[in-house]
Amino acid sequence: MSTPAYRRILLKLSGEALMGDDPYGINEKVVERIVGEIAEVSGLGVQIGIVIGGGNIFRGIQGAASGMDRATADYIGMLATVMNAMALSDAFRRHEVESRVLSALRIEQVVEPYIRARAIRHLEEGRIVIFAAGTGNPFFTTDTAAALRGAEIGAQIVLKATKVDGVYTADPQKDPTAKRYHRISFDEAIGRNLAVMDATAFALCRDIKLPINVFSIFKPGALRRVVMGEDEGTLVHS
Ligand SMILES: Nc1ncnc2c1ncn2[C@@H]1O[C@H](COP(=O)(O)OP(=O)(O)O)[C@@H](O)[C@H]1O
Ligand SMILES: O=c1ccn([C@@H]2O[C@H](COP(=O)(O)OP(=O)(O)O)[C@@H](O)[C@H]2O)c(=O)[nH]1
Repeated sequence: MSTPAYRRILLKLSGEALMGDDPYGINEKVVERIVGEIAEVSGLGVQIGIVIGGGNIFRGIQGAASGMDRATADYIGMLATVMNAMALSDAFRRHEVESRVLSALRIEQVVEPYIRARAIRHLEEGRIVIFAAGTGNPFFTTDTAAALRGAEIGAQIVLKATKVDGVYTADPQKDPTAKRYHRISFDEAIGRNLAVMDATAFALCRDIKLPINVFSIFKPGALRRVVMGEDEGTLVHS
């Protein structure tokens, strides 16, 4: 039997992935399916850290656009990721998979605070670690949190699970003629301003030579294929 290509991964799940076709919030059926796929990969012995977004509930930039103070709006966005993290962790519990939520913002009655050594310990024990509240700082995104936590836990790759099945020459949701890259270097992705991931996240991953694989969370089996080192989505490399 073939073995996974990675021992430890950082999976970035966009908040919108949890919403499915709903206009807002958390769709239980979609969460069930995603959790089932992650549990399967965990069962292969892969250590999994997850950074969860919050865009299905609140985005700081939208709050700021309607007149809210940007930093305040971003803290609301970070709290939205905590809600998603708790929903995800509970779905893992229903699958009898152990997980822990570690939050970059301290809300200790609700979830554990993020402590790097503790995160690594949980991973070594085979628990899935869900990193909540992004980086804990306004003006950042959960993509950057994924790059940061990926680096901190020594992940071999960041897997960005999103609505599109890779990095395209332009936003495929706006330009139907856009073509998908099979592989692309960080320099090219940054130079061409490809907005699939924010520039801060790309730059951090480039500097520390942490590759990213962008793939569709809506394609059943895609996560497992990426983890097995099969050709899936787009690899962004140094
Ligand atoms: N060059 C590109 N290649 C692929 N996707 C892109 C590109 N430019 C913009 N996008 C958009 O980036 C989104 C992926 O980022 P994600 O963080 O999951 O979404 P959001 O930023 O809306 O939360 C895709 O849904 C896609 O529409
Ligand atoms: O380090 C961080 C991570 C997130 N956010 C806020 O949390 C919101 C939700 O995160 P994001 O938009 O990255 O979620 P996703 O697009 O993955 O659903 C963002 O809009 C920001 O307002 C933040 O301020 N700092």
